[in-house]
Amino acid sequence: MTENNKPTALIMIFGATGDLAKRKLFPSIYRLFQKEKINKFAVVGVARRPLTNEEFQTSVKDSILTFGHAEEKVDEFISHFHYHSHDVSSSESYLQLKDIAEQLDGHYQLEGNRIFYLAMAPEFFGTIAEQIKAQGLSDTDGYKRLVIEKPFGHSFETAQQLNEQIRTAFAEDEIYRIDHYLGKEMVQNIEVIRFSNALFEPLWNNRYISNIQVTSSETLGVEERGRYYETSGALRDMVQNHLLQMVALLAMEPPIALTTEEIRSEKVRALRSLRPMKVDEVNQYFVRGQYGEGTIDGQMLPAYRNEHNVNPESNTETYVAGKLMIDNFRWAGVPFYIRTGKRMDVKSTNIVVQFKDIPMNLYYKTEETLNPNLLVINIQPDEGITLYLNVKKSGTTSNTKPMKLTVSNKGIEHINSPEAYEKLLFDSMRGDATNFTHWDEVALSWKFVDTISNAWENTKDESFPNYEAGSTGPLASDELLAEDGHIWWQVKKNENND
Ligand SMILES: NC(=O)C1=CN([C@@H]2O[C@H](COP(=O)(O)OP(=O)(O)OC[C@H]3O[C@@H](n4cnc5c(N)ncnc54)[C@H](OP(=O)(O)O)[C@@H]3O)[C@@H](O)[C@H]2O)C=CC1
Ligand SMILES: O=C1O[C@H](COP(=O)(O)O)[C@@H](O)[C@H](O)[C@H]1O
Repeated sequence: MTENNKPTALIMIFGATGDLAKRKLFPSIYRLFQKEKINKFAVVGVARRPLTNEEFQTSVKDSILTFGHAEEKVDEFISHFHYHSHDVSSSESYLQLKDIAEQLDGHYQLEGNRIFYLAMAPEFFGTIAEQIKAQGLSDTDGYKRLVIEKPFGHSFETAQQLNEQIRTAFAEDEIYRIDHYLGKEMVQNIEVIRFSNALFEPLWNNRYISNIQVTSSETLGVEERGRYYETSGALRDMVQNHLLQMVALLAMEPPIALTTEEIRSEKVRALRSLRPMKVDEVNQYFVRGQYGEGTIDGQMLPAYRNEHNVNPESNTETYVAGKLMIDNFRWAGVPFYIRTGKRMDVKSTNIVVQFKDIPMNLYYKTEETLNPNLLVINIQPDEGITLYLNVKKSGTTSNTKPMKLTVSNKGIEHINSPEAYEKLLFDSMRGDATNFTHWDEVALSWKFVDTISNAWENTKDESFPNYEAGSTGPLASDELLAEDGHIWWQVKKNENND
């Protein structure tokens, strides 16, 4: 940190001409600059194509104009950007990069602080980390941190190999594994909702909670990422990381302090309590789906098997629903249902906590529905919480009606929350690793997911495609909950506003 408490850093982005850099990283760094959270910084963009500094700066400006909200000082901002054409497998090129880093370090007074951001295909991650060390780029007086994108491996075994490679160059506390869901405002709010409200904290256990549902549905298909997605599927793409991270935050015990180590160790304990499955038990707990053709917003869309770079007989799942049991004292008997899918009817990420019915409800009438109390945490696109209660219908009867208490971030602050990447980049510059995943979490998540992928990769699902684009997913997903007497609660668009 500098005297004025603003972090300083030289940020080296490997993959600086790619999609992620343009859509997320440049606009996020710009917002940090615009909000005056950083002023002493420089960025070196690294990729193979030959570009001059000026051409690179123009592309950064374009990306801010296209994906961000450029307001002021854009030209001053882009003057901090430099480019180095570099093939990550060429050792010599790292020596040139080292010279550039040293020059920029002196020019911008960056105190030797370096962030190496790997925004490239994962097969390069290990090599880059090793070369950074071997060519002396990480020999610096300041801090050195490796920010690494997903996917972190393809299985426990490959993740472990990758981890060993990067650990030759960086210590665990220098590695920032990105899970952008952990940068989302309402995901960060889970702990606050749980641990700062007398209303919820005492009820957060199997005595009062019936089940918890975590949904992340997208209307997008696989877009241009067919090649990657074919090897990943929804299980590796979304469940192994984002969904299990949300489950860990919902299930963990209260940490003894809000420090990175204490929170992580509670998340790890929650992940360790996940009931393991045998391969032949997977279908009792998990269902998979693949979208066929269908319509969203009046537009006819192709089936997954007809997408670009997808095998016409693909067995890859674009939808997963599952029941997780957490075998510990707090959660014994409470299912955590998770689901995620592409080409669904709505874009929505939310958590529904369904409370148990009270033992005897005086207002229960067979001809009327008395809803359970629900706490809905809306993560996106709306941000906020909604509590579903039952109240008296106006008039002389004692009949009830459901009522919603809603708190919406937009409503309160009149602004959109900072983008996840903006927060995570800032955290990495400040050295706060709380919202990044520790190796122990990654390892446990992969071990859990590997059993499912082993079961699925060995058996072709003959029902594929089993849901239409623009629908709520396969029937089997509803049946999974129906077996337990539950239903998926559908969170409507604009839940907070109606
Ligand atoms: N895009 C997204 O929304 C998301 C991406 N991610 C992850 O971020 C990472 C990057 O994804 P994305 O930006 O989409 O990928 P892209 O394919 O768009 O970009 C890849 C980048 O790597 C560079 N590159 C490729 N080969 C080499 C090489 N041998 N040496 C140097 N540079 C090279 C490319 O530039 P050039 O061709 O000039 O060399 C380009 O800048 C991946 O790990 C992905 O999983 C994670 C979440 C979301
Ligand atoms: O990591 C990923 O996340 C996105 C969904 O992110 P969101 O912030 O829009 O919910 C998903 O589309 C992508 O396939 C996956 O790699």
